[in-house]
Amino acid sequence: MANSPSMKLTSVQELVKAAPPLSSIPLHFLQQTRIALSVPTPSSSAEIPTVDYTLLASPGSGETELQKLHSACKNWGIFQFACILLSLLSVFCISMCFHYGKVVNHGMSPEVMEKLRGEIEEFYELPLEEKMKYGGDGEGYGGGRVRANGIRDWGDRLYITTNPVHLRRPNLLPQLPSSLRDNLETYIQTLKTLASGLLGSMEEALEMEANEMAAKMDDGLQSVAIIYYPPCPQPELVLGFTPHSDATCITILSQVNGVGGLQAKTRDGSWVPVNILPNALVVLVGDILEVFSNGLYESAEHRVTVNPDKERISMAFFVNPKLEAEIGPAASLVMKNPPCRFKTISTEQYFNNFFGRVLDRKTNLEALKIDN
Ligand SMILES: O=C(O)CCC(=O)C(=O)O
Ligand SMILES: [Fe+2]
Repeated sequence: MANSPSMKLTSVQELVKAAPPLSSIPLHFLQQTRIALSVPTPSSSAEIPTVDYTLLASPGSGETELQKLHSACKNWGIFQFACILLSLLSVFCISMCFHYGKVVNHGMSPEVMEKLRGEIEEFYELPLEEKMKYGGDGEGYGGGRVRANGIRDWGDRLYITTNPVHLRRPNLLPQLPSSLRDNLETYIQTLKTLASGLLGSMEEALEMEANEMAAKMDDGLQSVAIIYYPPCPQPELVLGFTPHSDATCITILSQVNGVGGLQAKTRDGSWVPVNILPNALVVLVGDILEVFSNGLYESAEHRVTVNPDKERISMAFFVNPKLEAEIGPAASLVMKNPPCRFKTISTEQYFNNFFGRVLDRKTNLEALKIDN
């Protein structure tokens, strides 16, 4: 059968491009319930919070913004990381057909972002044989990943380990078209610095002992996923990305071509759209940070819906501890606020376990929980 979940499907994009056009959605993409594409938001409080990085970094107003960061991580596990004033300005300027140069200054130049966007689009336009040069089961290029109940995601991705440098695969980053590779490298290095500052703020907000988390994260495992969600004629029947929390410490996400689709689950169990401000990054608390914080911060469950007409491209930067570090609740937090809620495990063992499981909601954390 052409659509068995056990069969390798290398690219959803190819499936959509094939002639004649799809007359129905292949069976193994079909979700068990219809997906609400535009979720009504009951009130403005259902919008995910925004943390202003300029304020977070400024000595005068840092305290209030630190509290905002703390409550966003506690109550949502997901927030937008933006300069609110500049984002509003950019909306205004775009609507006035006016080019506003340096819109957001999280260290990521809009020029690099714009070039990356073009280069990523070009990458996905390459013939399948070209993309397959980067093909691989875990790392590299591939699509239609099988999730819980054998249901496939409606999306392709290029997944690359970027740090530590000796773990980089010679057939991936070094072999990418040079302009894509160079801009991606700039992007990765900028986010690396941003992540380390943000983790420092989180450590402060959690009132952890200084460096307790940073020491584990220094030169840690990092990777990037560039994800392509093709349009789908019946988007309410499929998901671009199955509901899950990230196995990471934190994830920093950008919506490369401005097309929406990311939804986050609120603590009361409803899905809300993540309406990403222009040039904002989205930060997700991952499962490892939930463990480090002894459950004070909770990883956010999220999913991606697809669009009937437009492709969506996003880029996720995954930030993790180093392989030699142990993942477990910070001793300083357990001491102040017992009991200890999670077991301690090596990072290596944690990821071996994670990659041996099917990604499914927040099940990754179950094995680490201690029943008190
Ligand atoms: O495409 C997105 O917006 C989300 C991707 C995601 O959740 C992931 O890569 O873990
Ligand atoms: Fe995710």
